[in-house]
Amino acid sequence: MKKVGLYFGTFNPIHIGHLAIANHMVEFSDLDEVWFVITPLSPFKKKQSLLDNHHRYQMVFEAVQDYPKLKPSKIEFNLPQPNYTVDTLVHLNEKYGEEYRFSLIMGEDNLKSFHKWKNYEVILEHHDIYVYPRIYEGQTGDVFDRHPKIHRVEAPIMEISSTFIRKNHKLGKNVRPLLPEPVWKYMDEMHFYR
Ligand SMILES: Nc1ncnc2c1ncn2[C@@H]1O[C@H](COP(=O)(O)OP(=O)(O)OP(=O)(O)O)[C@@H](O)[C@H]1O
Ligand SMILES: O=C(O)c1ccc[n+]([C@@H]2O[C@H](COP(=O)([O-])O)[C@@H](O)[C@H]2O)c1
Repeated sequence: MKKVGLYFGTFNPIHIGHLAIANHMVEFSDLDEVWFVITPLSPFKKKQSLLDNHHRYQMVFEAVQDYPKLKPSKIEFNLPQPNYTVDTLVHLNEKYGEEYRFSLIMGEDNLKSFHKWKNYEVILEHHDIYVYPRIYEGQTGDVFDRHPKIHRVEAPIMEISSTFIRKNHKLGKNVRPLLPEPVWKYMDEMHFYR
């Protein structure tokens, strides 16, 4: 059975930090593939300046086209919003459970608030979590530090954010090196975040 790491996010837009993490996971852990799950609406986020699902999907699609082990996923597009990860995992298991074993990929910062996710205990009961380092305030709880289902992967730290890209692109700053080239082209041609 293939091991798939699910990388959930709004990807508004996908940037080189996301791509470097996903690629690192697939090259340096036992995961066979990483799927970018484009979330229509994250439970903890506002819809403000959020591009349409299909545009965010298209940018992920273009970013990973030369990376055979990285795939975009629209699985959440037809699920109720906001999108709770536990519900998406049930859906994925029903659809692909015979073929793939699903794990989650998340940064240390997200692990810190993981206990606030809907039914996080259920997620941990059925899935492994691959955690990469991130700069953040505070500490993760001890429970998660030694949890047998939580695996740490020493991926590089890339402190770039989509918010920074959107904001500075709007101000006319050059943010091109922070985006995979086809994403930059698409974003520029479509006049996104202006
Ligand atoms: N530079 C980065 N390095 C590692 N992980 C990141 C980085 N930027 C975002 N992430 C993580 O990747 C996942 C997907 O990112 P998402 O698009 O939802 O957030 P974001 O880049 O922080 O966007 P925004 O700035 O719009 O809130 C999230 O779990 C987020 O914490
Ligand atoms: O299921 C939940 O309760 C839940 C709460 C917060 C975040 N998530 C997932 O984690 C992803 C990244 O979260 P965020 O807030 O860093 O964008 C988001 O796109 C969701 O898929 C999921």
